[in-house]
Parts: sequence; C-alpha cells; structure tokens
Amino acid sequence: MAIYLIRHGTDEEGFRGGWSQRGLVVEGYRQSEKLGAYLKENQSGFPIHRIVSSDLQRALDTANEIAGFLKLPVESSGHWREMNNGVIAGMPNEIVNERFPGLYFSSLRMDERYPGGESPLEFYSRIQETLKRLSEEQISKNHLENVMIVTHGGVINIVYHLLKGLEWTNKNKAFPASNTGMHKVEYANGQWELTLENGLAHL
Ligand SMILES: O=C(O)[C@@H](CO)OP(=O)(O)O
Repeated sequence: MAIYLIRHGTDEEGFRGGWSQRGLVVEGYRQSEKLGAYLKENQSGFPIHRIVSSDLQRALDTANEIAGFLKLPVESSGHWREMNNGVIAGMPNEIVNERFPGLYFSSLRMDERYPGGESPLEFYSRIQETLKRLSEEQISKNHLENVMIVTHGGVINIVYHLLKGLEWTNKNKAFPASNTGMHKVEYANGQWELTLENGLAHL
C-alpha cells in the first residue's frame, strides 16, 4: 500500500502562488506528460489505482495530463491545496511588494494569517488532518489501492516533517520538492515511511 505525492509542474513566474488559480506553462505540461508516460511504461513498479488532486489549476493541469496516460479519473479536493494566502493569491509580485511590503510566508508569526487567508498553524493543522484521514482510509478501506496525490511544495514539506517526526515551522528549510518530483510513502510494519524522495527519473 503506497501513497505517491507529486508536486505540480512549472507554473507562471512573477506571481504569488498559494491559492492562485494560474495554470501550468509549456514546460509544466511537458514535465507532466513525461511523468504520465513514465508511469504508464513502468506500471509494474508504480501501480497507481486512484488520482486525487488539489483543486488549484496548476495541480489539476498536472493531474489531468498524468490521468490521460493512466486512463484514470481525477478526484479534485480542496484539502490538498497550498497555504491560503488570501488577497495576494495570484497577484503579480511587484504589486504585492508595493501594497504589502515584507509580506512573505516565512515572515508571518505561526498564528498570524495572511490578509484574508490562513496562518502557518492553520495550514499545518489542515495538512496534518488531511494526511491522517487519508492514511486511515487507506489502512481500513482502500488497502489494496495505491493513491497518487497531486499537490504543492508547501504541503509536501509538511508531510515530510510529519513522517520524519520533525517539528515544522514556517522558518524551516524545505525538503526538496521539484516540479513533478515524485515522493513515495509506504506502509510497512505498522507505520508510514518515505521510500522515494523527489524522484525525477522521468525528466
Ligand atoms: O505557493 C507557492 O508558490 C509554492 C510554495 O511552496 O507552492 P507550489 O509552487 O508548490 O504551489
């Protein structure tokens, strides 16, 4: 039983991400096509039965590309979204710098919300809950299924901290999560363990 976590392909530069609904650029589509083709060719090594995607456009674009190769439907979910950065989501960096100078993820206090968005602590709790729910469901109901989750760098970083038993804060250095990098989490001997970190064999 495995959970595959994929970060979406490359998206537009020059804008604040978070809950931005901007999609992939050409390179992001190419990376996603390559991952889809690789997974199709290597189905015995990477058997995937279900695809769940963050419902933000850059993740959905990535998931739809992969799903086309694997002939699977995409289930979209708001739970796997990046941190909610409220009013600055998708805004050009230049405008954010004028209107909200110094407002960055790592500059927030752990309990301080982005204007109209989440605090780092709320983001952490959402991902902790979402991972807990998925891993419990996998154990109890879907234990014969491997699920792929298409999500975001910030989310994958929280999952790493949870699985490695490390304290997470918004000041920590992030674990590597490249665009379309693949992370495999397997259940063995009563616990979930990372067995592939940022796999990029498809690129
Ligand atoms: O919100 C963002 O811009 C980044 C932060 O890690 O996430 P991603 O590009 O993976 O969505």
